[in-house]
Amino acid sequence: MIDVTHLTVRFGHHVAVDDVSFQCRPGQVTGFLGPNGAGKTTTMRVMVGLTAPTSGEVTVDGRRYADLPNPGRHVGVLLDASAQHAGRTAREVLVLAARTMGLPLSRVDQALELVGLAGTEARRRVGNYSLGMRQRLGLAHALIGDPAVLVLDEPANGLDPAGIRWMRDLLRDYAARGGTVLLSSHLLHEVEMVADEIVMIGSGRIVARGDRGQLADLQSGEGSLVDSEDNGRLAAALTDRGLTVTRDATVLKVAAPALEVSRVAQEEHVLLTSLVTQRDTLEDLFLELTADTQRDVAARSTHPEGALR
Ligand SMILES: Nc1ncnc2c1ncn2[C@@H]1O[C@H](COP(=O)(O)OP(=O)(O)OP(=O)(O)O)[C@@H](O)[C@H]1O
Repeated sequence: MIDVTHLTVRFGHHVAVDDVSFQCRPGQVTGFLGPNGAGKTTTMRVMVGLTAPTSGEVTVDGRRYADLPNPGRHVGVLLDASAQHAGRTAREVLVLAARTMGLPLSRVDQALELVGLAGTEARRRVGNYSLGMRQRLGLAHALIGDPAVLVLDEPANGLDPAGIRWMRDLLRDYAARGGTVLLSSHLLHEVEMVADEIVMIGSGRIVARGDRGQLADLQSGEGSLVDSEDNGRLAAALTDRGLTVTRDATVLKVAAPALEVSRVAQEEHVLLTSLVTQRDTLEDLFLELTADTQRDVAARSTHPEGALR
């Protein structure tokens, strides 16, 4: 179990993590989702004792990381896959880890096998590895001590689609056997596919959290896509009734349920040619909740359309 309690991290005047609290439970994969610069890595660095909190704390199974005896046996960490010494082979990296943790060398081969780096791959220098291979090695390094908790920062970066699926299955299996997994990503899809719980962070603050069902309840609602024999008249009638209408290609997008749209069309004697319910996706919610922290929104307002061309 990971407990993050009122965690705040300031760098000078910049608040990177602002009063963040959440838990990661055993048997679950918790997805830590946020746009670039949201504070995910900083939070994870505090978890493993690499960054000091300004206030608040993080504990793993009730203890701070620094107070864990032989922490690699409790918490497997993958923060930066490229941080390994480029001149060492994968095998050497894992042998060193095994020696440091007091593990039998048989664990090295098991870990290499587990991440698909056994055989000649394991004898190549890490400097010649692709990013995906480094991520695999990072995962082997995190898993070698057979920890009950995994803290993984963007572990899918650089993996090919088959590798992403492999990692997803590995993490699901690990959680199913009672492990606790915290996995960060800036990609909603990646988190959605694997996480039981999602913690969304933007500008250092938690903006939403819950399982998929709970997040679905937060989604702001239902809209409709409608097409008719006279979209101009229908749009005017809908707007007159206070509904928000936008044109989406040839159809109208209305912020109201289909039944309401259909009633207005009937009152106006406009024949509908199609009417489809459109629910907000989790992605809409994510973008909405982190809108003021999305760099692309900021970039668009600084550089109005066309200014960059
Ligand atoms: N050592 C540091 N000194 C100053 N500012 C820092 C430091 N580390 C992180 N920051 C700032 O804190 C904020 C959060 O950064 P962090 O790396 O935690 O974000 P992130 O959510 O992991 O982003 P990404 O998805 O881009 O990795 C950013 O504005 C970053 O520039």
